[in-house]
Amino acid sequence: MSDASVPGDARSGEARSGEVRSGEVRSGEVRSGEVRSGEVRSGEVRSGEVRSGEAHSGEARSGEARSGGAGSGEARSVGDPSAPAGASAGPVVVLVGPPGSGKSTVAELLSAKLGAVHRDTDTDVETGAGKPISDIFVDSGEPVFRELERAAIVAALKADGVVLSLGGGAILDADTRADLAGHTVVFLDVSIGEAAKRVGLGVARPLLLGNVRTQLKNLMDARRPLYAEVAKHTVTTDGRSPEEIAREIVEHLG
Ligand SMILES: Nc1ncnc2c1ncn2[C@@H]1O[C@H](COP(=O)(O)OP(=O)(O)OP(=O)(O)O)[C@@H](O)[C@H]1O
Ligand SMILES: O=C(O)C1=C[C@@H](O)[C@@H](O)[C@H](O)C1
Ligand SMILES: [Mg+2]
Repeated sequence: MSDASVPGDARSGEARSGEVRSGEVRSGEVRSGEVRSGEVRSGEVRSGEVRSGEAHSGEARSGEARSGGAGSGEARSVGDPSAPAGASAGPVVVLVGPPGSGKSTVAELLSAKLGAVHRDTDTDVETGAGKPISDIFVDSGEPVFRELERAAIVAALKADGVVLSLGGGAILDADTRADLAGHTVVFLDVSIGEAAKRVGLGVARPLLLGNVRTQLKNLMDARRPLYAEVAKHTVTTDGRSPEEIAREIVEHLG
């Protein structure tokens, strides 16, 4: 698995994203890859519960378990029984798919069915940054968001026994795709028309701003092979309720 401190490269002055360079300050918040609000530094999830690359799998500390949030990685009643004692099996299942495919919604239902904690990397990033993803995009740009997302994924993949939903673009990162190879990944597939209906105007999803259908089409054309590459199972979601979808995933998990 990759070292979660990698995003710190952006502070070396090389600004790998090409957007944030050492010495530049953007909108008063970003200097050389850092979000300067005092809340989060690029590559670190600073909710005070789980820091980048430091998910304490299997450790339960009072008051830290929060559905969908950083720190919710404690083992629950599920996990890989064949794993050696003390070993982390990571998430029970990881959901990937385009925006509007229902990853977060289905993961929440699924976690209830499995008696597991639901963890969502978009939520972890927002908790760490102390602001919505749409604000991170506006204030700091997509490359900074992707670094925060990558760090959140590295941490979440170490969390034992959780049901993990990823952001729609998580699979764009080659290291993330490689890390997912060892996990049970389910691709929630959705048509463009159905996804467009579900996300509405997409105000909370910065990449869908403008013509939502066109953005979704471009995004799905580019990403479909990547979702398929990491997935062990593909589940169609059009015309099906989140409950039906969650049930099918339980069957896949055997
Ligand atoms: N199977 C479904 N049928 C109808 N509506 C659904 C279904 N699944 C989810 N929705 C609705 O679609 C919207 C988007 O769902 P959700 O936020 O779970 O998607 P997501 O895949 O997590 O998106 P993102 O990638 O942006 O995080 C929500 O309003 C949700 O209630
Ligand atoms: O599809 C995407 O690239 C995104 C989807 C959301 O889940 C968020 O992770 C963010 O808005 C980016
Ligand atoms: Mg989601």
